[in-house]
Amino acid sequence: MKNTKIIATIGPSTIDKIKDIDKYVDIYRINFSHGDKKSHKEYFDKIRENSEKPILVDLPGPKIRIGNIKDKIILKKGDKIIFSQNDGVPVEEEIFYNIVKPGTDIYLSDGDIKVHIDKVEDHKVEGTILDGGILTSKKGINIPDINLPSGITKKDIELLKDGLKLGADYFGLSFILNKDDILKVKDIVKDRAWIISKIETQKAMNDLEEIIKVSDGVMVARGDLGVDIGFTNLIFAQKRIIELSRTYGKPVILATHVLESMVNNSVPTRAEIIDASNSVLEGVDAIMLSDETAIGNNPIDAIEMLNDIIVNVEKNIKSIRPPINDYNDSIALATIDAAEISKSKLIIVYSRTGSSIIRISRLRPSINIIGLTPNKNLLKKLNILYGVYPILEDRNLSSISEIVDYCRKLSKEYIDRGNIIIVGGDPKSKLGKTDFLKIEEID
Ligand SMILES: Nc1ncnc2c1ncn2[C@@H]1O[C@H](COP(=O)(O)OP(=O)(O)O)[C@@H](O)[C@H]1O
Ligand SMILES: C=C(OP(=O)(O)O)C(=O)O
Repeated sequence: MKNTKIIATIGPSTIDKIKDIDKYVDIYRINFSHGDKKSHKEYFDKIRENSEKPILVDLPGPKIRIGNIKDKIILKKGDKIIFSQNDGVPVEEEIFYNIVKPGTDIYLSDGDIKVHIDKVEDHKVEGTILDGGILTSKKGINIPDINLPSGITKKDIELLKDGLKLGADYFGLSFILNKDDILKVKDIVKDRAWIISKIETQKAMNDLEEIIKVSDGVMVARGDLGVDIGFTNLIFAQKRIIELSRTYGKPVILATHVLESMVNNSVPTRAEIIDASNSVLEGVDAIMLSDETAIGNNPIDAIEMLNDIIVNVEKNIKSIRPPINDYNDSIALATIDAAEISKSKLIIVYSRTGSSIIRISRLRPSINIIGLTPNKNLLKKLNILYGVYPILEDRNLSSISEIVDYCRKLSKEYIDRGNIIIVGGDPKSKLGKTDFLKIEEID
C-alpha cells in the first residue's frame, strides 16, 4: 500500500461514486463553505454508507465569497463588473462593501480573475476585469492588505458543532491568523476531532511555528496562500511549512491545483505530475484533490493518476529525514534502520496515545506501518499519517509479550513470511514513550 495518503474533496462529481473511489481515497473532505445543513448530512450519510474512511470537514473562516449565481459568468479583460446584492454579481457579506477601496485590485476564484476597483458606493462596487476567467457561485474573493480580526467566525462555530454531531474526524480551519484561533476551537472540540490549520496568509506564515505546535495537522493551502503572498513566493512557503510540520511530527497536507487541468482533461500536464511527485519527495503526509474531484469531469481518473504518481515516486526515491527531537526518537530511528537492514516487510507500532505511531511515521520508513491502538477515539484519525494503516487493538493486551504474540498473528494477514518490526510504548510504562523494539521472523 502507498505511504502518502490521498484526500478527495467530495462534490457533485463524486458524491454518488464513493464506492468506485474508496480503494484509493484515504480521507474524504467535505467543504462546509458549500451546501447547507441538509446537504452536509446527506454527504456524511452517503460517505458512511459506502466507506469506513475518516471525514475532514473544512470550515469556511472569514473568507468573503461570491453569492449564488444562476449560470457561470465568462469574464474577459476589459469587461465591466458590478458587485451588488440587487443588480449585479452578489456578495452577501456586508463587510465587503466597506473594505474594498477604489483604485485597488481584488482577486476572484483563487486568483484566477483580477479586478480593478473603479467605484465604491453604498452596497455597490464597480470594477474592470484585468485578468479574465470563468466565475461560478461561491468562489472566493481575496482583498489584499485587509485586516481580518479573527480567523474563527460565529458561522464557523455553528458549522463546527454541526460537524461534531455528524462525527467529523478532522476539521480544517481556514484563514487562522495565530495560535489563539486554534486553541479557541480545541477548547470546544477537545479530543473528538483533530484540528488541521490551513496556512493561507502571510500573517499565519509569520506565526507558523506557534501555529504548528498547537495544531494536530497543517495544510499548505496554496490557493489562498498564493494570492496573499504572491504566486512566485509559494515555493518557499510550501517548503517551510512542510519542513516545520515534519520537525514537530504534525501531519502535513499539500493542497490545491494538484492536477487542476484534469477538471477538463483526461491527462494532467507534465508540470502537474512533477509538482505532485516533488511533494511526495518533500515528505508530505497527504495530497488533497479539490475541484478535480468536487466538480471535475474526470474525478476517478484524477484519483487514479495521483495514486500512480505516489506509488511510482515511493518505489524509486526516498524522502529526506527530519531532525531528531528527543531520546524517544532513538528507538524510532533504530526502527527505521532495523527495518532496512533486516529487509522487514511490515512495521507494527503499538500506541495508546498515538505518539509512537506519529514518531515512527515522522521518520518516513519506506514500508507500511500498522498503527495498533486500543484507543477507539484515535483510530480513524491516524489514517492521515504517512504510511500508517490503523487497526483497533480490542483484546486488552497488557504486556509486551502479549503484544508481540498478537502482532505475529496479525502480520500473517498482510505478509506470508519474512521479518516484521514490532515497536511502541510498553503498556506498563508512562504514556507517550517509545521504549520497546523487536524484530520477529515470520515463517
Ligand atoms: N459540497 C459541494 N457542493 C457543491 N459544489 C462544491 C462542493 N464542494 C466543493 N464544490 C465545488 O468545488 C470547488 C472546489 O472545492 P474547494 O477547493 O473545496 O472549494 P473552494 O476553493 O471554493 O473553497 C468549489 O469552488 C465548488 O465550486
Ligand atoms: C485549500 C484551500 O482552501 P479552500 O479550497 O477551502 O478555499 C486553498 O486555499 O488552497
